[in-house]
Amino acid sequence: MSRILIVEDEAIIRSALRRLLERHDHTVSEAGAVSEALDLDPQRFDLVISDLRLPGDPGTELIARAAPVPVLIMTSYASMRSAVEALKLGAVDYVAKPFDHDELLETVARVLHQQATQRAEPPDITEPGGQRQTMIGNCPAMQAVYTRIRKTAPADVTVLIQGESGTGKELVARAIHQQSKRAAASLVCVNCAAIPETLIESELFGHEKGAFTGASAARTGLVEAADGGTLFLDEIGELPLDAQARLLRVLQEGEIRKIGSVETRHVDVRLIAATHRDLRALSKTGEFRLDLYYRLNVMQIDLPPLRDREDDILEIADVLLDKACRRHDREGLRLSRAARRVIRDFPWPGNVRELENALERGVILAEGHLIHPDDLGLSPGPRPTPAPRPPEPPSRAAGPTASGGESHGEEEPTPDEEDLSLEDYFQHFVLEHQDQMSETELAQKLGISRKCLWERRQRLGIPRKKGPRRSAG
Ligand SMILES: Nc1ncnc2c1ncn2[C@@H]1O[C@H](COP(=O)(O)OP(=O)(O)OP(=O)(O)O)[C@@H](O)[C@H]1O
Repeated sequence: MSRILIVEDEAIIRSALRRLLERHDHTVSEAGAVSEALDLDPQRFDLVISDLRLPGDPGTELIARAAPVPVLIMTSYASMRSAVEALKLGAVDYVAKPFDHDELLETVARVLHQQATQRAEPPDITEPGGQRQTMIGNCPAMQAVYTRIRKTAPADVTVLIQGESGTGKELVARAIHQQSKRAAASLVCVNCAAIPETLIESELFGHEKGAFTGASAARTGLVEAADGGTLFLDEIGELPLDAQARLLRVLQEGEIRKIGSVETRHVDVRLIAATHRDLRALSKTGEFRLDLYYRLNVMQIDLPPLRDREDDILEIADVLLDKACRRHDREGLRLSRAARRVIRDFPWPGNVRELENALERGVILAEGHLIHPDDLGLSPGPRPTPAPRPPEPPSRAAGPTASGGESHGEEEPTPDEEDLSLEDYFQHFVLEHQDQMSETELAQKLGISRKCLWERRQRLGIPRKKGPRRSAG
């Protein structure tokens, strides 16, 4: 038996709902407005069912006031817009009025069950190679993510995923696509930071033959390739302004125009965008279009950094270790107690991806049945910046970023310190030349890919400065 608070200004609907719920053994209280509901202390209940439109404040006002008690919103305006708005504000779900009794009871039972077990199931995801994987972790923030995925996937709206590098943004995009009506069509994933800025427009939107030097044949863009399916644009904050304008047109009009073409073509694409940057802040400095930000941010999913998922870290480590052991035919390897401590306390700036890499190193380097801290090859915490040293040849900077990690002695230079000096060199080189060179030129000089340059910039906290960009076409 659960305690349910109904907030509805129409007395007939309120009493009908009361009778329905009481017949199913719930204890019901009633209120005709948000202010009356607050007088009854909504946090005493197991569930609040509230109409959206009420005299005075709207029902969504109760979401924060009742938390952690879930609020189920009723709306006679069964438009996706008001339902999506309510979900965005944190409503647990919505029901459209007039509601079907069975459907309402089913929703109430599901919400109450979910609340009682406090566990949202992590989604299963099929990787491009066909392997299946489940998102790992059950901390409250990840449970909120799983719930958001489940609710957002069928709604066919644009989604903005926010989170640091390596937190699982692509995994979430895949889960949404695979739980959506578009699951049978393609999911096209593009990392906007990994494509040279001079090419990004033609990659995304395609071009006609002769549209610019080197366009020897017409080409279909990735947006068109996703027609009927989903387009995942990772690191959308890196998209040049010209490309942002074209993307806005796709979202507003459902139309695409190739570079060098006067004709437009209709496309039906669901967009999922991801970023580790604050797009609203970027829009204040003119680096990101505010109108595009609003178009993208219909639903937002925030992924927590691994360091804030203390309860999850060791669980994730165990599952990833298991996988790495199988990949390297070293089943039975375990983490030593000290290694578990290091893993739990490390700040993981590269998040799950960095943990995955550290465990892989551990599996490869471990001598016996136990993986020790040194096998993980983790750099010690932040150190004071070493004195400037003569630059080394650029090709060295292309070397591995993670060390084999033999020992962390204080006196002897360690492989970590060797890496740090490469990173010093990298940082020095980038800061000195970034105003004169494009990202492509910088990457070429350093002997690394543009994606790798971008990743290192994020890791070292020297993101690319935005300036006027050249555009293709
Ligand atoms: N919750 C999770 N459970 C299992 N694996 C995860 C989880 N989160 C991330 N990973 C793994 O971590 C790696 C990085 O994930 P993903 O590429 O989705 O991150 P991202 O946020 O998109 O990173 P980037 O912004 O750098 O592209 C992948 O190998 C992914 O499988």
